[in-house]
Amino acid sequence: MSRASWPQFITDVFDHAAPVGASTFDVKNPATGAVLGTVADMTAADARQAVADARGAFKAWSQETAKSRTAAMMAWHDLIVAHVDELAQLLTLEMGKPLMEAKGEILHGASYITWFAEEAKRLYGDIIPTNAPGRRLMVVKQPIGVVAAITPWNFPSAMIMRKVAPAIAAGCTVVIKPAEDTPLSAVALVLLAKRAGLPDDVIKLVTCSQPAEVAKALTDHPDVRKLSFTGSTRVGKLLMRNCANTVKKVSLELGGNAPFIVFDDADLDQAADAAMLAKFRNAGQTCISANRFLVQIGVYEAFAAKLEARVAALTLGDGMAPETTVGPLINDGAVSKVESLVRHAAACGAEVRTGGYAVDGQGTFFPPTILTGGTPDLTIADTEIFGPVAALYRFKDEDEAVRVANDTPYGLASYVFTQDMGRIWRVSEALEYGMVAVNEGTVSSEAAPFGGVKESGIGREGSRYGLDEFVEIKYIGIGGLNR
Ligand SMILES: O=CCCCC(=O)O
Repeated sequence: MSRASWPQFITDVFDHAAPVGASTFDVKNPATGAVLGTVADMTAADARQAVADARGAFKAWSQETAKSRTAAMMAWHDLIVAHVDELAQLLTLEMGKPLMEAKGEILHGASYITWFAEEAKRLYGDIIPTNAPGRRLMVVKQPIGVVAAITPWNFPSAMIMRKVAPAIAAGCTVVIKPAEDTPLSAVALVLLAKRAGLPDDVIKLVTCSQPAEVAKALTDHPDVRKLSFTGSTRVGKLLMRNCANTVKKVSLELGGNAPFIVFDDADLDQAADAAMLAKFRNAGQTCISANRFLVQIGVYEAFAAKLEARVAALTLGDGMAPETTVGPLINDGAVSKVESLVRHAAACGAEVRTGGYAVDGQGTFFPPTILTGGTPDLTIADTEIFGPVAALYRFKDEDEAVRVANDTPYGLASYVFTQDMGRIWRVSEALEYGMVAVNEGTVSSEAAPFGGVKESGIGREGSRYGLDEFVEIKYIGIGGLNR
């Protein structure tokens, strides 16, 4: 799409992204390497100013009635849905995923806004049965204050909505720092919030090319009372350490190493269809992507063949092309990392059934790949691949599957395929993961608590549990009522 033919809304986003006189940095299209446009390159000082502005807006916003916050959020939601096509184009242009997936991401993100707009009205407290005569014990839930939302490039739109919606529903104000690869989706969402009539400074945006400096300013700031971060475990640990200085509440959605376990009694077509979603959605660049396919010996070859047939039907290409089902990876570094994992696995004896090596030429393309014959001690089995590579491993029995699946410091999503109800319960309960998908290929929904255990994170997003992340519980005890 040439710049001249962009819809008016996309032109508006570019105008807002780089105000006249601002220092800027370039945003590139990973499918072509071309510069899409420029965005304001904000600094630590800008981040501190954004926090001050959000702090200034907090009192009025937190004192709005839930009904009025709900109405403002619904107006934002409706504008997002009205602009879904342009938002999806922008997302695909800056991030690379196929247009249909981008559209799905926008609508998925918007579902968190309606969910939390509705939940805002149900942020109930409690009356606790008294423990002494003449005394009453009450609990109220209060918004925590200014929230820093640090969001990733792989879901540049949905992760903003998933964090901002519960925060503002609870009465918090938010400073967003989007990933430097994908700031345009953030600019677009904040522009729509303004057009929807959300009060100034309730949502602030700090786009920047130096994420460490800005993230430090946000996590150092005493007026930021909560950090909500989605990204790598390495960065999550750094941010958590920094938050310790001012004892902030943190929600961390970090890395994963999802096992995808296929038992002998599974419906193999169902498992193979789900595998396509769990592995190849977003070119495998998802924290819940299946990372290790553990397949029981008796169905190993049959499952591999079904997967191979489905992979053969995928089309790698520019996400803007209607036939594309797998887009580019985010940048050159991602391609090198994925390729070196595959080369190492092949050198250790794994068979590359299809794909395997980076595509020469323009863009950052890596083909859908299947590896068989590997063992769980390979580097690729304990590294989050973040690319379209399905590595299959054999197991003998249920105990072995659970042991291998849990043999990782991560614990985000896991997938289990079996028809046996007893096994569904046993394995689901034994897996050390925050989420278990049984006989399906995704876990993400506004109605369900998304999050991990172990080094995959702390806290939950979505569902009624997601709202609790943005409130403080205050206990009020009233005594002397019998005098
Ligand atoms: O990569 C992690 C972001 C969450 C993606 C999802 O909700 O499916």
